[in-house]
Amino acid sequence: MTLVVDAAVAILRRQDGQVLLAQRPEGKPWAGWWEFPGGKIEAGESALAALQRELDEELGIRATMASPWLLREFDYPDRRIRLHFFRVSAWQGEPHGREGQQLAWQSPAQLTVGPMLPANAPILQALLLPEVLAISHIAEMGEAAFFTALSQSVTPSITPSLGQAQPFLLQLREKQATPQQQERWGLQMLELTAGSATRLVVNADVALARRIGAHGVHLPAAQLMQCTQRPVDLLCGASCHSPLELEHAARLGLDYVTLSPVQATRSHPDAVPLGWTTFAHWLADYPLPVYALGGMQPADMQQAQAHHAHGLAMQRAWWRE
Ligand SMILES: Nc1nc2c([nH]c(=O)n2[C@@H]2O[C@H](COP(=O)(O)OP(=O)(O)OP(=O)(O)O)[C@@H](O)[C@H]2O)c(=O)[nH]1
Ligand SMILES: [Mg+2]
Repeated sequence: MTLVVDAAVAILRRQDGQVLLAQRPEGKPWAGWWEFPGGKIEAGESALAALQRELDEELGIRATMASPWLLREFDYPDRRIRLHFFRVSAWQGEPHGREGQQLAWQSPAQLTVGPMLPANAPILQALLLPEVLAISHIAEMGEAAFFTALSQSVTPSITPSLGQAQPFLLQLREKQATPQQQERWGLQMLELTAGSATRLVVNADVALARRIGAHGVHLPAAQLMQCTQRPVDLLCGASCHSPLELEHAARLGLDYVTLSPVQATRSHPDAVPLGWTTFAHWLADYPLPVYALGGMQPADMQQAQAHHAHGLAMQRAWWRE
């Protein structure tokens, strides 16, 4: 039987977006390789308690804000390792290498230290995903109002509830529009967001995404379930509403999913809301970043992240900001 080891791992993130990496010290397996701080969960210990203990032992800090994020499994030659990742956004004390290890604050987009432990590559990708997925709302707002709102969103200062201005992932989703309209709007979105960190994903239409040079595609649930291989040249996300869909998305190795509806929403009045308890329960061991969707407001961010969400997907509430 394979040896299974559980570890609690911390993504310490500063206001400027940099995350803390540590170099594994001499004498440990994989010495010299870089990792996120953390360590093995002891028998009878919760993942969060292990996280707090390891942060004290390795860095001499105490996390004051930690939310469960992803669970990634990885097979090393001698063991299967289950990494319980937490995002830590506030702590007491100044991190210092208490075990003689080197530390480095790094931008996930551009590491200057390495190599990273092999299990961590998908984590860096996930860290690059913005915390907001904004869904287009042209059908209801009208073209002019929507593009005005979009151009305001890509400039700073429009997201006060999230602290500093943040990039977001933008989804072109206009089910009633003709292909020509969608193409025109998609191009307009790319033009307006060029030069910002905003990335565009196109709902359902992989060919359109490639034709206009969008960054990715977002698969509706039915399309997700038909899909046997993800596109590798595009960012790829999907809509999920059940454990079965979540599992399929994980098997395909998608970049993210949405899980909905968390709460009652005007766009899907008949759907039964999941509520935060079921939401968190379904995501307890989930490996992909998940956006909470359905009746979400920017002010729900903390609540969502406390329940395993990567961030929030919003339509109406985002453009009203
Ligand atoms: N801390 C940490 N461990 C990781 C990462 N990625 C990854 O595969 N691992 C693996 O997860 C396990 C974590 O255990 P660790 O070596 O940190 O254990 P520890 O702090 O309890 O120290 P110990 O070696 O004294 O028991 C190791 O097998 C390590 O290779 C990561 O980013 N951070
Ligand atoms: Mg450790």
